[in-house]
Amino acid sequence: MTMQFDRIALIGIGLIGSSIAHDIKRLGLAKEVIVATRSADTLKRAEELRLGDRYTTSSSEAVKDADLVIVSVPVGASESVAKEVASNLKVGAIVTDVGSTKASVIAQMQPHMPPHVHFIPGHPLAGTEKSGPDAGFAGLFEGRWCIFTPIAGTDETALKRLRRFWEALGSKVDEMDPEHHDKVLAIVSHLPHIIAYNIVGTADDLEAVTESEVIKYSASGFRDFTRLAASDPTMWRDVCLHNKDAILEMLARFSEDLAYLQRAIRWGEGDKIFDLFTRTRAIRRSIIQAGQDVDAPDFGRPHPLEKKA
Ligand SMILES: NC(=O)C1=CN([C@@H]2O[C@H](COP(=O)(O)OP(=O)(O)OC[C@H]3O[C@@H](n4cnc5c(N)ncnc54)[C@H](O)[C@@H]3O)[C@@H](O)[C@H]2O)C=CC1
Ligand SMILES: O=C(O)C(=O)Cc1ccc(O)cc1
Repeated sequence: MTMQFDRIALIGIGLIGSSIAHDIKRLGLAKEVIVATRSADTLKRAEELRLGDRYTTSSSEAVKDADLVIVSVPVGASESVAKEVASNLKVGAIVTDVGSTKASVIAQMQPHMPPHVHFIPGHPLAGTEKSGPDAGFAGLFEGRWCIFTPIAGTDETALKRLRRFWEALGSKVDEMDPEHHDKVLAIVSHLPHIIAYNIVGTADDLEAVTESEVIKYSASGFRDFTRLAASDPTMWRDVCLHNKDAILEMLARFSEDLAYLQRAIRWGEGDKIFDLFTRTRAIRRSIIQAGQDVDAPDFGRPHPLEKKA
C-alpha cells in the first residue's frame, strides 16, 4: 500500500478513531499520526496501545501541519472541535468526520471551516456496541460502506484523495446529500438502537422478572437486543438529539405499523401476520446476498460452552 498522507491528525480515539489508527499503521498510509483526545486517561491508553506517533490533549495542537484531519467524537461535540481546530488548520488540509448524523455535523462544523481547507463530511457504516480506544481493531471497515455527504462545490481532487483513503481501508464509498443520509440512517441504524434501548428498558421495568427470568432465559430474542442496548450512551444520546426530525418521522411510521400488527394479533388475522413475516424474511436474505452479513445462525457466534477446537 502506498503512503497517502504526510500527517494525519485523529481527533477522538474511541472505537472508530482507534480502528482507523490500526489500519493507517497496518497499511502504512501516513508518515506520522497525531492522536488527540480530551481526556488524559484515554490519551495515555492510546499511547500504551501505540495508536499514533505523537499524542496531545489539544486538538488545535494536533491539526498543525496535518494534511488529513479525522474527527471521531460524539456528534454533539462537533462544533466545539471545529472551533478549537479552525485557526490552526493547514492550507489545503482535508477535514473529515465519521459522525452517525450528517446535517447536524455540517451545521456545527462548516461555519468554522476556513476557506483554505476541504471539509468533507463522512460516515463509515461499520461499528460495534463497544467504545473507547481498546475497542478498535484493524479491518473494521473492510467490505463496509462509507458515505460522503459533500458540500456543493467541493474540490474533486480532495474528494478523490479521501475516497482513496477509505478504499484503502477496504470500504466502498458512496455519496448522497446529508438529509437523505439522515433519513436512511434513521431507519437502518438509529431506530433499531432506539427500539433495543426501549425494549431492554421495558424489561428492566418489569421488576418481577428482571432479577431472574430476563437474564436466565436470555438465549432468546431478547439477548440480541441487549447487544445494541449496551452501546455507548453518550454517542447514542447525541444521535437522538442530532437527527431528531428524521428519527421522529420514522418512529411515527413505526408506531403506525406496530398498531397494524397489534390489531392483527388482537383479531386473529393470521394471514396479515404471516404475510408481513414472509416479507421481512426476504429482506434478511437480500442482506446476506449483498455481503453485509453471513448466513450463520445467531450471527455466527459459537455457543459459550462449545469446546474450542
Ligand atoms: N460506534 C459505532 O459503531 C460507530 C460510531 N460512529 C460515529 O463515530 C463517532 C465516534 O464514535 P465512537 O468511536 O464509537 O465513540 P467512542 O465513545 O468510542 O469515542 C469517542 C472519542 O471522542 C473523544 N471525545 C469526546 N469529546 C471530545 C472532544 N470534545 N474533543 C476531543 N475528543 C473528544 C473521547 O474521549 C473518545 O476518545 C461518533 O460520532 C459516532 O456517531 C460511526 C460509525 C459507527
Ligand atoms: O453495532 C452495530 O450493530 C452497529 O449498528 C454499529 C454502528 C453504529 C453506528 C453507526 O453510525 C454505524 C454503525
